[in-house]
Amino acid sequence: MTAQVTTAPADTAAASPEEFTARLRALGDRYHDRHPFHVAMNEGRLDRDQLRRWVANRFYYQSRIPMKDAAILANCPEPQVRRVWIGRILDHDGRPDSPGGIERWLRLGEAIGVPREEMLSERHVLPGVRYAVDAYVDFCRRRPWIEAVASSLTELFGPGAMRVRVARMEEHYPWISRDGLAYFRDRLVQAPADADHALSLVLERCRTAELQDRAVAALAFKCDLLWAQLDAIAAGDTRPEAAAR
Ligand SMILES: O=C(O)c1cc(C(=O)O)c2c(n1)C(=O)C(=O)c1cc(C(=O)O)[nH]c1-2
Repeated sequence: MTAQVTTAPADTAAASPEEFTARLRALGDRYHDRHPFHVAMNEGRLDRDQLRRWVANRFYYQSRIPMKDAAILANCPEPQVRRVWIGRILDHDGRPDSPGGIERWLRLGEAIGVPREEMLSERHVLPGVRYAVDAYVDFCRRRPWIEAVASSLTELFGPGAMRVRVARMEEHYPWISRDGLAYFRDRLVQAPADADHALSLVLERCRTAELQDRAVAALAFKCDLLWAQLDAIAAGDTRPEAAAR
């Protein structure tokens, strides 16, 4: 879990696209599907309170994704990149004829037993989750847009993890309605297309060793953030009752 990301000296040769892609993909070892909380989820070892805590806290992540994508748009001066990237915001916020990922996550929450008002109120959001997610939005606001694009490449690993999650949830938590799991079925279509686009941008724009190192560092940062988010969810609310209110 402690892979170091070092920056190449200025005269270091850039890696080939294949080598660079392999470096990015190697970070899959640090992806949050290996977190003990996700392992327990997939093995059917979580109780309803733990699942409710997960879904209410992950809603905070989902709710901030369009804001980080808007930050990427705001920092990107290229219309042809923005024209494609803007679709991500609509995938989450919805279109006139389709509800979008945020609404689908609210339905997943309801299927797991968290009323939508509770998710929208953010009152179950743990401090560690808020810090981790806000750090992602902040990173995408402050860093060059191509580094922010690289940080989205956890989506290279997402579909594999989601496919397992949906199958295990249907198996171990049959009380969650199939409709509730629609969120993941949609992401299984959207995420690979998003990851392909992001990867082609990163390969095309990061053509020096230094830029490639920065892209790898951005993806490592994102893996750590997803891990920290789950650490916080796994620990639950450690505050004395009065402080948690
Ligand atoms: O449930 C998951 O494991 C998971 C992981 C990730 C990810 O790898 O960041 C995303 C999502 N879900 C997701 O639903 C989603 O919309 C999403 C957008 C992004 C991103 O960084 O742009 N990651 C993810």
